Amino acid sequence: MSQPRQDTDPQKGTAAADEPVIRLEGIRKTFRARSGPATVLDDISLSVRQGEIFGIIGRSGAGKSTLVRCMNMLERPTAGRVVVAGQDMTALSEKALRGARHQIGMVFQHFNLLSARTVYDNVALPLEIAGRDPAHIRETVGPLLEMVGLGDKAGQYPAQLSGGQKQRVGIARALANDPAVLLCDEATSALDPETTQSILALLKDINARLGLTIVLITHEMAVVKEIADRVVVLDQGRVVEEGSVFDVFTAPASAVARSFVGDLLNHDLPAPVAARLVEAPAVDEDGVPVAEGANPLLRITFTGPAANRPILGELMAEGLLANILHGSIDYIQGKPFGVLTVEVLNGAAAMADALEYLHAIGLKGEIIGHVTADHRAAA
Ligand SMILES: Nc1ncnc2c1ncn2[C@@H]1O[C@H](COP(=O)(O)OP(=O)(O)OP(=O)(O)O)[C@@H](O)[C@H]1O
Repeated sequence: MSQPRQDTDPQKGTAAADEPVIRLEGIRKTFRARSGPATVLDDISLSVRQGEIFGIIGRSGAGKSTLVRCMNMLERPTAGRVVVAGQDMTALSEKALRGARHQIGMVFQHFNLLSARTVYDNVALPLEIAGRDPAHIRETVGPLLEMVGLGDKAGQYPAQLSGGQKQRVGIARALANDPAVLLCDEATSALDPETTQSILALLKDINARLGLTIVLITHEMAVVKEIADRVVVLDQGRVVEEGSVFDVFTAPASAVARSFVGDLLNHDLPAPVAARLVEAPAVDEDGVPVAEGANPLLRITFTGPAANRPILGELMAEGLLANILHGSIDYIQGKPFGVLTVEVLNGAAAMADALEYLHAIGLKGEIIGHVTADHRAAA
């Protein structure tokens, strides 16, 4: 397959360097249902940039599959424009669309391989359909199979392969016509966690090596977190949130995004700590309890440049006496994001100083509740 893309194919659009690979403008899709028209996609606009891995996440029924089918025009939007590699797909005839779809490689959840064809012949199929000559097919299929790690499986049949190997064939097949973008529709949803990791690593490697733009449609935030650069959150046919994966993870703005993130980063208090929670005692103007026998729980959220500081040591040096109750740290797009929950043992003034210190260095500190001072009493 070719490496840096040259748009010499007359079927290909002539996208400017800064033109998004996919641009959706005001996409609406309405189906006629028995109960009346049902709007499944409602005014969706988004841009997928050249070379990025772009995640589209939503719960079941949010409209993801319909959106993918609109991207490759297997489903015609009721309104709006779909522009792929500079070409307005919505303006093309069915015949012209068949050629234009070579710009879009598709990877499916259930692989969709032909069982009577060998691995080699499955990957060759789109090239045969595109009318490529046998020499071109030979020169393309071999290196693609090498790239996906199946160089030794060319003569095998799908039934002889594991799920992960089948998906590697699906990926090689999707790349055969040298597309401008790879659309992966729940590409790892039928795979076990370990195989999912290896397929995601392959996609990331292809993205890095070929600069190929990838769109991932998924209901799994872990997939987005693992390899995507940006993400949109889809709910009931609308985009409810869009941003860098780091921003959406660390500061989700919508309820849907919060629930996805919550599923993944479990910052809930462990049960033994939760059992010590008491009704909020009276607090002063700094939010510090004035009641005897209850200590505040301070939650520190680490993001941004200050996330790498030895913060607990610094707070201790400032006079805080704290007992660590729970903590977790994760890395998203290579950047740390952590949450630490401590019980403050030495009273109001120390607590207020700690909050002020955190604020001054740009870290979030908040009192999230109060616990009985003596946990043996609560046991
Ligand atoms: N051809 C159709 N006719 C009528 N309604 C449809 C059609 N295709 C999809 N829908 C409806 O559109 C909504 C979105 O479906 P879609 O399959 O796009 O969601 P999804 O996010 O991909 O869900 P899942 O992850 O479960 O596949 C659903 O309520 C579905 O019933």
